[in-house]
Amino acid sequence: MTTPRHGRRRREVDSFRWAARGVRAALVREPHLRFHAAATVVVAVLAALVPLTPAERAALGLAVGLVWVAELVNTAVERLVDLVSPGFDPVAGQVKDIAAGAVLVAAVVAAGVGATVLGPALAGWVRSAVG
Ligand SMILES: Nc1ncnc2c1ncn2[C@@H]1O[C@H](COP(=O)(O)OP(=O)(O)OP(=O)(O)O)[C@@H](O)[C@H]1O
Repeated sequence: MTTPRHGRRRREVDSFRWAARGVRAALVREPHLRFHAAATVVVAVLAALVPLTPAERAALGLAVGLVWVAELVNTAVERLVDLVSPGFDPVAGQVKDIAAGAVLVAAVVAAGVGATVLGPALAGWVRSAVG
């Protein structure tokens, strides 16, 4: 028997599946996203190796997540623009440029957070490993 509660849970599971399918589709389509996936693994490994405070780990996680969100939204915008405006249109071009600008801003912020948090920690880790 399907109760209203079961129905709601089923819809939540379906929504999660569709969202995961969206991430997979973007990963297949976008080389940039695959680069971010590789960068995420590198950052996760580095963050596991060097001593960091919980706040520093949170900052790194937020920075990585920001880039993923920006890249996924940018991919969705590109797809939508291609759908509604397959021909050349200056506004369509501007929409894509602005969405790409969001990725650029997120990537610059993430690079800054990564250098600030991981730079000194990695330098200290290398010094203690060498000396
Ligand atoms: N329909 C269009 N009309 C006008 N200019 C466009 C249009 N589509 C793309 N452009 C311009 O070309 C640039 C690159 O577009 P493109 O669709 O190749 O984006 P991309 O970020 O390289 O996407 P992809 O990851 O699919 O290669 C856009 O940022 C925009 O300036």
